[in-house]
Amino acid sequence: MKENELEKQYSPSQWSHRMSTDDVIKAHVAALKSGTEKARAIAQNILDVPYGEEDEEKLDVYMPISSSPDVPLVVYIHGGYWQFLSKEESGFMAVPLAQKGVVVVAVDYSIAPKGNMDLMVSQVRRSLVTIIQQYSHISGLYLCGHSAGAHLAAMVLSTDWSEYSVSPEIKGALLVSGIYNLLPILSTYVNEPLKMTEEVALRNSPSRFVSQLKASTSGCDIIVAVAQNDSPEFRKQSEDYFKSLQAAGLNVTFEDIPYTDHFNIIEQLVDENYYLTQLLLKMMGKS
Ligand SMILES: N[C@@H](CC(=O)c1ccccc1NC=O)C(=O)O
Repeated sequence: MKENELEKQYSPSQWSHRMSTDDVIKAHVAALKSGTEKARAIAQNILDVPYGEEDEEKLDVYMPISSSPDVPLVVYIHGGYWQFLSKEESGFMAVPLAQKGVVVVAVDYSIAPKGNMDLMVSQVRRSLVTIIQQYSHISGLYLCGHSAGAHLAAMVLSTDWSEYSVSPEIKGALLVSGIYNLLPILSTYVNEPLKMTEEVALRNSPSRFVSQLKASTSGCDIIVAVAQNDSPEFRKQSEDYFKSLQAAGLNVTFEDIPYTDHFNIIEQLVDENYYLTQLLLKMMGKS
């Protein structure tokens, strides 16, 4: 593919059918931010819980409003090309989930240029260790990630936990519009702040760790979701990853979400009636 075509394929904002490039990003940040503010107003929350020493090694916990003996916990890993957004815009899915008796944890990590790919992957892995140590009474641990966050979630699923003090049992994962092979972005603008070498991209590509994922999380339900109006290259990333998980015999489904683009495919998780919210609730036995 020509250089400029590849740049376009990896520019999600150029593929929205709803708004201009600038407007769709502005609207995205505004939607995530207002959803997070709403979640903070309705759910009891514990903000800035540290999981490490770095400033960004913190997470926000949104507690359920309704109490029940069966309390699943979902960890949300935000997107933004490993260089935008933070946990301050990442609590929105607690709006419907807190009502349904689910704990939502929004994880922060050190985005580029401060952080690099190896650090971000290590951070999200360590955040899970802290979460299961502090919330050992939960009924099930689930992961959800969007875009770059779906990449990080897939890297968490592919962790060799023998190098850690505990081994989290992840029951399910919702991977939304992710990137699972980092090689194609090496030559694009996305890599400017990341400064990945080929070696770094290889060791952080979930597409190369499917057998590790199978060894670590064989019983996990995985949903690979992609937007109808994601770019062809983004759609191919999800299709290829889904196919290799399926070929490895994993419990995986593919969801092509109609009438969505790279941004509103995740924004709508603020709504209880949205298809992906319902799928996530069903996965957690809460629908
Ligand atoms: N250059 C990217 C920017 C981008 O992906 C983005 C920017 C701000 C917040 C989130 C983003 N992406 C996905 O979560 C684009 O074309 O959309």
